[in-house]
Amino acid sequence: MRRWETDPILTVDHLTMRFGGLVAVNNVSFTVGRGDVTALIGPNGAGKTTAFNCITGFYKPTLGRLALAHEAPPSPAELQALTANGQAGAKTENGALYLLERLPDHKVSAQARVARTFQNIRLFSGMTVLENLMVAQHQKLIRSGMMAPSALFNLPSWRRQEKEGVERALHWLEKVDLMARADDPAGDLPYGDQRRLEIARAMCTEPVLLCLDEPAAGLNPKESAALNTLLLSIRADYGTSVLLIEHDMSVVMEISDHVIVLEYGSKISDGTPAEVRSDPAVIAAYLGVDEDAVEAVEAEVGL
Ligand SMILES: Nc1ncnc2c1ncn2[C@@H]1O[C@H](COP(=O)(O)OP(=O)(O)OP(=O)(O)O)[C@@H](O)[C@H]1O
Repeated sequence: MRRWETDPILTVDHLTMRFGGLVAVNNVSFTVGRGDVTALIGPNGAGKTTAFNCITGFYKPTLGRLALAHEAPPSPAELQALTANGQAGAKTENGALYLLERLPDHKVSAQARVARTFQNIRLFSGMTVLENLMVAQHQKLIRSGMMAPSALFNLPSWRRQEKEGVERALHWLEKVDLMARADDPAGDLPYGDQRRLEIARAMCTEPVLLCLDEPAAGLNPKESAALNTLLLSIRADYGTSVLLIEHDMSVVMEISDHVIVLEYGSKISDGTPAEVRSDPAVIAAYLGVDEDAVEAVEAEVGL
């Protein structure tokens, strides 16, 4: 089932990002299936992080549309109407629809509910593991108006939200197997544990789309296997859509439903892991040889 064709949560159209004269992402279009694990791969400098930064609101794209549909895809007419009216979001027949390129980055996370982790870990290292998960939820409280001065006087409601926040944090601590370290400073955790804590922190904000920038980087094989299990559980148990940049092909091929390949800022392949793995353009990009040469060798060996 190709959910990215039948039920996309994110539709990227003609995404282009220029830095001065350099075109880091060049007219790239793809979709992310609802509930899928989607991997964005490609050689160094291919434009993966730049595309990611556009989706998560860190960069405003030079050109392109990034449509995120919370419940189900909008009709073409609804998408067209939102594009034309200049607003950043709308309620459609099928639920909330956002154009991410029009939202400031804090609204991409708080309203559109797109969460991310970074290539370099960005935890509050002096805070405890549990505190890191609580801080992450403040944005959620802001979204619900619970940080407004008037709400602070509405103690029962405030206490209920606070209690739910603690319960959610404990739930994720359990999920990432860090309950025993709840009161330790996050900076004291081994690297692999910090990576899982970052994912737990992102999940505490209850995202519809979780974006992970090289989650397996620097992990040993055991930690990498634990990460795969965690990501598969996020997909199966919470239905959260996951978009990840990853260089580790064992992670990509094992857990992805859909793989998109970039090279020199352009999309060169898009399909299931099996389709992408056998695509001559991808083999050429990774081996650094010309596509015709790969096809010739494949013909010779009968592939
Ligand atoms: N802020 C920036 N200003 C100028 N050029 C940039 C900026 N960010 C990225 N680039 C350039 O854009 C191109 C794409 O970079 P990007 O980091 O998106 O690639 P990548 O596929 O994520 O690479 P890697 O796998 O090495 O992280 C590179 O040539 C990079 O030097």
